[in-house]
Amino acid sequence: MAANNSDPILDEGRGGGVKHEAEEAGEGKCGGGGGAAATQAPAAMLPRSGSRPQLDLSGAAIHGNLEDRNPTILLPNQSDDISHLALDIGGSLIKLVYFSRHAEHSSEDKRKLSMKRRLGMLNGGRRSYPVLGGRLHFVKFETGKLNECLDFISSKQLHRGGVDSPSWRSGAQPDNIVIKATGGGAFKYADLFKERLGVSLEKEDEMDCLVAGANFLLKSIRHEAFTHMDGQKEYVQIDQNDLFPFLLVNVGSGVSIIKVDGHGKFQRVSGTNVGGGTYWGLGRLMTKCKSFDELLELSQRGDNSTIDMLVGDIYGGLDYSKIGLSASTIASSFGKTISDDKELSAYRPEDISLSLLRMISYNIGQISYLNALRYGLKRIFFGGFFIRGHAYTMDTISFAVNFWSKGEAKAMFLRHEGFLGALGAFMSYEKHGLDDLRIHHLVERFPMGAPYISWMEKFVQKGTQITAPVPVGFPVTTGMGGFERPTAKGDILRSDASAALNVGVLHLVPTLDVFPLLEDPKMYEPNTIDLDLNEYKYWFKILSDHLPDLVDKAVASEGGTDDAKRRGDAFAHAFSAHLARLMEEPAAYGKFGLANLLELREECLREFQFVDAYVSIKQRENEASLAVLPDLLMELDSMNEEARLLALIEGVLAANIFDWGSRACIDDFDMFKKRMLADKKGQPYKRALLFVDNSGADVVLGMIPLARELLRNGTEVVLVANSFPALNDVTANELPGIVAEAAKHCGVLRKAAEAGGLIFDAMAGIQDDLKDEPVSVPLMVVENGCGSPCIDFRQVSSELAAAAKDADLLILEGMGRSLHTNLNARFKCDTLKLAMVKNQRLAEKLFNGNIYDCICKFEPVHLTS
Ligand SMILES: Nc1ncnc2c1ncn2[C@@H]1O[C@H](COP(=O)(O)OP(=O)(O)OP(=O)(O)O)[C@@H](O)[C@H]1O
Ligand SMILES: CC(C)(CO)[C@@H](O)C(=O)NCCC(=O)O
Ligand SMILES: [Mn+2]
Repeated sequence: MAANNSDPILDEGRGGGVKHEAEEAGEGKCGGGGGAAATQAPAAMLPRSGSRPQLDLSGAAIHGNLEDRNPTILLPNQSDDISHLALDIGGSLIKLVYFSRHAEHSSEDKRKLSMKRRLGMLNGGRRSYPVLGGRLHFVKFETGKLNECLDFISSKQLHRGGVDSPSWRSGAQPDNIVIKATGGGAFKYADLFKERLGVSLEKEDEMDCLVAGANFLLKSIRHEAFTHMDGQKEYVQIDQNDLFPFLLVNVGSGVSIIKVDGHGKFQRVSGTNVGGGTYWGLGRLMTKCKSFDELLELSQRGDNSTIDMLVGDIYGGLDYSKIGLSASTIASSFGKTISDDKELSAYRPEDISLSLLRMISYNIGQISYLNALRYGLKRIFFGGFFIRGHAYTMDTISFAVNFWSKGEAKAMFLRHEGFLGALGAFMSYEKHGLDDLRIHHLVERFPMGAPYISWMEKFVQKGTQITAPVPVGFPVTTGMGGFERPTAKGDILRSDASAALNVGVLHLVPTLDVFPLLEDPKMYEPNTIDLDLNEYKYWFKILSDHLPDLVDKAVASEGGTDDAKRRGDAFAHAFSAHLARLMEEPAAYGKFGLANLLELREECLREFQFVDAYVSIKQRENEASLAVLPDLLMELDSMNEEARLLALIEGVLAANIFDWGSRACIDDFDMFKKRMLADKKGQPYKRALLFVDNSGADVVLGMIPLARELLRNGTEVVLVANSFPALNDVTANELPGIVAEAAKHCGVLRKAAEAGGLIFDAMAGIQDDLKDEPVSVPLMVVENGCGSPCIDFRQVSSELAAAAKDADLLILEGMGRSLHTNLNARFKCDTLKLAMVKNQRLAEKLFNGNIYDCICKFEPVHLTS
């Protein structure tokens, strides 16, 4: 039986039911060869229809080199060969935004070229994308430590990045480099930059930059803005057509208040000199704190009632209810200190810090509200590093805005809070095409590796040790009314290292597109289940439990060298740190679903240069499955059409979902059969997109035979596979080889693969007897643009988007793509979702079912609308 062989993470690795568990034992000792027999394990556990050939993989051995990997995949995170840099040098902090272009992706191999030609994507060789693919990084330094910043720039040669890139900085000579800079320091330190780095700073207006940065973020980043009330963070979906006008309040050292009416249309309507510099400056003088974070952290243990004069202090414990003031309302910040005859040293630094923080935050909230009122604005976005993602600060500002506006105005915060100006300066480079970027061109990732690690290694001397943002306790939220007299001081303050994790690296991928067959892209949500804290706990455990095994595999895949071990260690640290961070605050990285979580892990692996942790396992499974394919095809061909279709679907699901006890949670097989067989005569599907999942039995004995059946019916088939490795998922680069092998056993596949450009001359002459067969419909392979076990249809490869245009059938296979994501997704054409639920919890949650139940969900288009 063709097993929908298990995914080592998405499946519950229990009771020997999952191959990779069993496989582990054999792997290290016998070089990975002997363990493959375990692939049979899930099938053995399952009731099965005896009609399918059994997988006997016991004789399978690895051919080729363990080290072999697909040469055409280049990491998206590899070399930084072109950089671009912009600065915002403020009174307190220097903010850097820099761009690194990765080396050209996988070379245009034959498959890709032929696919592009077929899909009409080669428009005379002209570049169809105005924007270069690459990554945007965000880094900050204290202005007082300008030298560190200069070292960083020079160590990464960020200022020279343009030399290799004529399109980005035409004619720039090394001694004539111009870097965009904003903030007061662009004026103050221009000479120093010239002296130390030989670059000229081109000054951009600070307010222009703040507005450009805010507009860009609100337009292009999906989960950028959020509200923060009573300790609750909620992301706000911004309607692009209803963004302006708004009030932008940038809380840096000082505060600028700007009314924004459109792109480049704004007015600085007010400001206040009581800002972040005031809190840090006064706080430092009064508490002897050595850093801003130390001061902020102190506030969390403070009690401001020892410092602030409350209404009750004045009114003998009574409310002044006539004007709506309760006894616990602060009547006068720091007012209590006048009545005591005490020295500064008699007050607790904790209390001082909290009073100060509250006073300044509240004041900023109140002034902002008054300005919003002045112009009739309902939305106020707060940026600047004073906010620092700190719960108490945000709650206090929100409280002030909410209280004074009686709920009319809303305070919102930005994840890239302090980087507005620097981003704006970055955007001011002409002709870089950033304006053309759409939301689906940007993928945010949260690495802890380069450049972060290398930066730490170089300058902080921490070696490979990563400061993990491990939570130190449970978050305490600020309760309603807490502002009158705060009892809880807000969230745990995270180390700067982990706070830096809040903002990921923005990958600019101009080749991504929205999948054109999504019924309603605006309403589409890939994740089936919201990750609340309970879900996080569950996944945290699964992913943590699996981590040592994954690290072993990853290290082995790189030859087990010392370097690989070091990287494996670093990967484990980094990924654990991310998990801990998310456990502490599930919304830390924006709205984060399981798809994002799994992607994060893959991205972490790539960040530490693990190209493909499962490469040898995948090869082994493919070879073993290909060995039994001929028998399977023969058996299938001996069946009648109806039995064959059933066997094929069963093969994909790896279970007899109809009469062997394993229940079908959703069973639309009959409907699908009717469409395929009864309705077929008049109208077979024109083109089917088959989204494949795992290597081995899954693709070889499940999806390829199904593809073959469709081809036979005259349906063009496009196999859609991952662009980058993720666990044991088959990739688009591996598929043509697998199809070519399978085609050796089958004329239908061979003709179709030839027609689809998957098989070239190398295969010619193997089966001359096919010459007389009619020209086949093509079998093609496209990459999906992802490197994750799940798929987000808002961001797929342009190749897939092009292939989708003529498709009238989608088949999504496997847990990641059809259960964890897209179970509820609606498409503009008939869709078949096939998956075995290899996770008890999910089976219960989604279907009230059991582990190893199956779904066969057919959604014909006329029924879905
Ligand atoms: N690590 C830090 N060191 C110093 N200040 C910090 C730090 N983290 C947060 N802050 C706070 O952020 C403020 C600076 O914010 P931001 O970088 O947005 O302003 P700036 O650009 O330096 O100032 P301005 O725009 O007024 O010139 C500081 O005054 C302080 O309140
Ligand atoms: C002077 C700037 C613009 C420098 O970033 C900022 O610190 C600020 O807006 N300060 C407040 C000045 C005022 O409007 O009173
Ligand atoms: Mn600033």
